[in-house]
Amino acid sequence: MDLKTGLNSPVIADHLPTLASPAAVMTFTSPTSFPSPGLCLNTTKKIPLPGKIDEVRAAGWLDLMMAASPTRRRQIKDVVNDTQADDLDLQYHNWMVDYPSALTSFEAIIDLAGSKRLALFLDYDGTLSPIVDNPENALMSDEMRAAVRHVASLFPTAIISGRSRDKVFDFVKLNELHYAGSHGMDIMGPIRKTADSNGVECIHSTDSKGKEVNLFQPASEFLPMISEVYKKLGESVKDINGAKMEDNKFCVSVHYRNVAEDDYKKVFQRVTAVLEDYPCLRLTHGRKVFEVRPVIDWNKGKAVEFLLESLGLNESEDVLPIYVGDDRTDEDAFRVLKASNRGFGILVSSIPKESDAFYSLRDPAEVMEFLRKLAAWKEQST
Ligand SMILES: O=P(O)(O)OC[C@H]1O[C@H](O[C@H]2O[C@H](CO)[C@@H](O)[C@H](O)[C@H]2O)[C@H](O)[C@@H](O)[C@@H]1O
Repeated sequence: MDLKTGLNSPVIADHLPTLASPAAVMTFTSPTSFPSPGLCLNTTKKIPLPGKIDEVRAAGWLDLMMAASPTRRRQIKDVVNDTQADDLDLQYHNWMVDYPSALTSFEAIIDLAGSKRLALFLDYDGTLSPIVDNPENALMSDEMRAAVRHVASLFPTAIISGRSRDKVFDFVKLNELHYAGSHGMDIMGPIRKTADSNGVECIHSTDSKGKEVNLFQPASEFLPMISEVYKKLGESVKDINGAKMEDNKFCVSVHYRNVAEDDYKKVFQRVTAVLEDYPCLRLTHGRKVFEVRPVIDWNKGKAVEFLLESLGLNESEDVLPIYVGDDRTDEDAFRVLKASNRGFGILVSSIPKESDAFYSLRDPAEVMEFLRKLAAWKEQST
């Protein structure tokens, strides 16, 4: 069933997802099928050289760079007049017909949940913390931490971030959750026999509390290459004012949020020039950030499937997974839930965006309200 078919009102319960059997959900790829870095180095696939860059393709990237992560609604209002602001409001409200607010649709969501067990998957930046200029300052508020702790005490909850797992844990500081860093390429989850017997290689380890856990790192072979490319990229953009590197362990971020627009093209050219020598790595684009990562068949969607399996929630039709995220990489997770017709995504956005999510929330403040409502509903219904 197309979840959007016929949807014309933010609050009509008839248009909620119909959930199918979860049997087909668990299809994550074993790491044994991933290309090894050595194999990739022998391929002939090349990213165009700077100077020889296909102008159309470069222009496409530049458009993306300009459009990425428009500033928050309040800031938009600072630079447009009242009529334009009204137009933006109208566009947003029209868009919400297709992506109803998870707050105004809350009753419909809990009707759908019924007696099912909820499983929550949360992105970090732009979802649990507001987007800020300096990535080091993307702190989570104490109120948000309390809301996340509360839901995590009631539902299995995981954070799936593009950041390194350690860094996202440093921000969140909650032991009650499961963490997947580097866009799902670094997962710390509970020990599950089935995960091992499915041929997925996990390392047994202990968490900061000494509890036994499984570490799943499908891109571990790429670590030397990632650290090499991190240094090269750092060298290549060091003279560009405002460009900032971030080491996310199995991926690298090149931030351009604080770069002058006139220099965007330079950032793009420098990054693609370095990547020309690394056909095993691919470039994706987030909110004013380039993300460089291994070409392996793994993403946040696969991480959701993996965690559902690890948490023992995959075999049950009685589970409703909800994924909340704001960025392009979260779309992989939205798509997995949509395709399995099992749960749904909630897109966090204050501007209209095409998405595979089913619902929307405007910003992290609304995410917090949603989490609080979920916790209150669960407590009062048990
Ligand atoms: O999957 P996520 O947890 O959303 O991580 C994606 C990227 O998030 C961070 O960058 C974004 O947030 C920064 C802080 O608000 C902001 O300065 C930056 O412009 C955004 O792109 C993180 O710093 C990146 O490494 C992640 O790839």
